[in-house]
Amino acid sequence: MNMLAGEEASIELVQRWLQRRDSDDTDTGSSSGSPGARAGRRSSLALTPEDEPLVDVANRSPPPAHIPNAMLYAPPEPLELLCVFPERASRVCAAACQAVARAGGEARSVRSARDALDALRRDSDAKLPHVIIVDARQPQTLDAPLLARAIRGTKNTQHIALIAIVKKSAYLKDDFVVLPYLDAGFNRVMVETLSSTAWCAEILQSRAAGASARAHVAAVAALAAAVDRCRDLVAITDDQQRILLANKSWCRVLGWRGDEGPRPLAETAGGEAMRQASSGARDWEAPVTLRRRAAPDPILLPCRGAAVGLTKSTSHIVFVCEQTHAVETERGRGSLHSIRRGSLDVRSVASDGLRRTSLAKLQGLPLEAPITKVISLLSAATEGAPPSTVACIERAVDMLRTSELYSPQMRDDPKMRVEDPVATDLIGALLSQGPTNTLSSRRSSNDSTVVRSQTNRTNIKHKTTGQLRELLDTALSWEFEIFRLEDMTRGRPLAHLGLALMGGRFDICAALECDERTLLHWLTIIETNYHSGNTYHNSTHAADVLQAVAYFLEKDRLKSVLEPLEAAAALLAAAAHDVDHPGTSSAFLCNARHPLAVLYNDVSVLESHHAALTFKITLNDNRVNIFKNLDRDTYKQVRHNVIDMILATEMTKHFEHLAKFVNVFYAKSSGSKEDNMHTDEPLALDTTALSLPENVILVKRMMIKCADVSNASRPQKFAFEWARRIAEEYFLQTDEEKAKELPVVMPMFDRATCSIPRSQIGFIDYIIIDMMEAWAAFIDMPELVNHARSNHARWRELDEAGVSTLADVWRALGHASIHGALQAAQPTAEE
Ligand SMILES: Nc1ncnc2c1ncn2[C@@H]1O[C@@H]2COP(=O)(O)O[C@H]2[C@H]1O
Repeated sequence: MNMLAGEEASIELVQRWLQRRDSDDTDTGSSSGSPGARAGRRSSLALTPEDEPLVDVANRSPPPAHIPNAMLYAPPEPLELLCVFPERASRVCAAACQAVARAGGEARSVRSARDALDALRRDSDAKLPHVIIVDARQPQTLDAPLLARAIRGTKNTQHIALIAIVKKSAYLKDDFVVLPYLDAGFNRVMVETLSSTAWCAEILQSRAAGASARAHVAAVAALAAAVDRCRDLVAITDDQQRILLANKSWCRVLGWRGDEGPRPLAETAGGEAMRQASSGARDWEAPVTLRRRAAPDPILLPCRGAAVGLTKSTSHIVFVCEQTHAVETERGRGSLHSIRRGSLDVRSVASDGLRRTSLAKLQGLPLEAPITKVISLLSAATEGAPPSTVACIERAVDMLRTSELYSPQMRDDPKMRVEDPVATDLIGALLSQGPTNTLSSRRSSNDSTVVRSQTNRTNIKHKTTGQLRELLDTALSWEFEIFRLEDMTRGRPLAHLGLALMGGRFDICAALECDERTLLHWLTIIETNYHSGNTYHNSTHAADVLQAVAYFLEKDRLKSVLEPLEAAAALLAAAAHDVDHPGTSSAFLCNARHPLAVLYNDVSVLESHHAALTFKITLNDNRVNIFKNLDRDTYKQVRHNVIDMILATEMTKHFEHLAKFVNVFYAKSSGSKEDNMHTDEPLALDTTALSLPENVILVKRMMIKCADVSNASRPQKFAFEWARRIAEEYFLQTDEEKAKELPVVMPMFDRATCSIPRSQIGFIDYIIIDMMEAWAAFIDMPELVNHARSNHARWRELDEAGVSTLADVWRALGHASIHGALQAAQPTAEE
């Protein structure tokens, strides 16, 4: 059969590749005629794209066309037969079943295509039948070719022998009666018979052929697994050079999804290798250029190829592109091009050059930071310029020389001045890092541990029935009732929502190659490590941020940019981004000389802890380790993404992240882009920059940042409850600071006097609006800005009405508390 020939060819070509690698590693005779000589081969590669490559075009003998017998071992198994006969008491079916019983096997029968497929899907691989007989005599009752196609489309069915039963009259009438059946995936067509002897012979022969096919499939699977785990980029095409198989390294380096159907290799590859492959050469080595999805420059790699076929004609072509150190380094660092954009040094890609990184070599590299170039350009511009221009440029250069380019300084213009003391307190505290610099208010410091004890919540009973199920069905709505979920799950919303979104809608288990049980354990332990005693930074906040990220990921812009693994990393980062938050700020921990502040040198204390603890918890126990099946490179990539996103939630870097995002994705109109942020001119979105990986990182950071503070952009009833919760947490911190005689980070946040409306107006004015405008336009979600504006207007009304403290606010809203009002309006915990 065609399929079998294809499998044998694949085995043979992969096997050949493995043999070649072995001989390459041992063969050190580096004459140009020695195909395996690594040193000789490398030195023959082009040094620049313009240089003519010295290609090894030797047409060596074809690859061996056999599979070692040892690879084809198939353990003996009792015969299993499945009969698909619509007729209840078919005598033909009975004869076949009787024959199987005589041969010591077991037979089952079903009456419809649906039952047959159900049986196959239910069966474990070990229990799959060896032979399936399908009654094709009554096409109006059972469409046998359709069923055969469906069976062949089901996993692990290639080795099952499929037999179609036809009427004798039809068989004798038409020379080609068998063809449509063979095309549909049947292996044999048999004339109806009641002779169990004939059946016995037929079934045993079919089983024997199937056993051989099964052994071949297993061998191919083993070799495909080997290919998938190798570092080099491997692609196998058909004779028309359409890619049939691309290994993980190929997908990762070129930014492929991995589940893309056959596509022409020429869309991706070019260069001498492609010419060699088209020339009909059996075995060749030549450089190949490969285009990457999210990068403008192609990469140039050494490639070895082989044309394979069991007969003289070629059925498959193998391309093995060596993953050079430079490519690995580039991936590891995010982007080599960000340092050397536009000057891809082919030498470093195509040779082992960077493996010998001596200091002398490093000094010779054309490394120059962009800022150095900018300063040189500006300095050159002062020559011959009028004194006023020189003074301006020199001031600009002085500013550029500081390393704090993105540290915010309140603008001089009156519109940007934070005049309200509550807003000043809040924004100042959010944007500053390290211990509070108020010597006068530092009365004493205290080493006491502030991390409150955690409630031990384990054994999540994951029953999502009834109302809870209905609620989770709305998990992708921006009006999602997060507090209702909190009530229904008795304070464990994260695991439930996480499973519904990560396990259900986004199926991150597929991307992470883990099972749902491990994901559930992971969610449960992460949730357990949130402090339920915190009013704001608890697992409901984590669930809320997760929900926002999931909502954003559904937007077309993000769907087209992010790979499934990146989406998975974003969801994981959202769920874990505040794990073990003590309910007090980093500044508080620094002032208190908390062990975490000591550990992280007062820098990004909480975010570093959230990220580090996430991985500690995950790797500590195999039952929760959602990364355990990832290969080293994929794990590194996911880890990098998760850490980067968690660290991006640090508010001291708020303006840095926002400015970078706006600079990259919003086109210049009049004035600078940053100026545009503060004018009423509409921003002109420009997404061409998305082709660079370093810009996609900015998108991921903005996504989690916006999700983290999205509470102010939610409908009013949610926004107000979140405002209550964060204010309560700030008040508790102030209480604790006073009790411990520590510097008070936000003195205005005193329960008795603080104006909640003003704190929210300041928060929306200075943190939310600009960021949400930039993000809302990017993902096309205007409601983010609309809700923020309408909440702002409502807070303004309350402020103007003289409403100030928490108690005032809820009185003004007509409730004892917002949450109380929410609870009164909604059904509570699920029975
Ligand atoms: N509605 C809000 N009002 C005031 N501050 C907020 C609000 N929402 C979030 N924040 C602050 O923004 C911070 C974002 O990072 P964190 O979650 O660590 O801590 C958050 C709070 O300190």
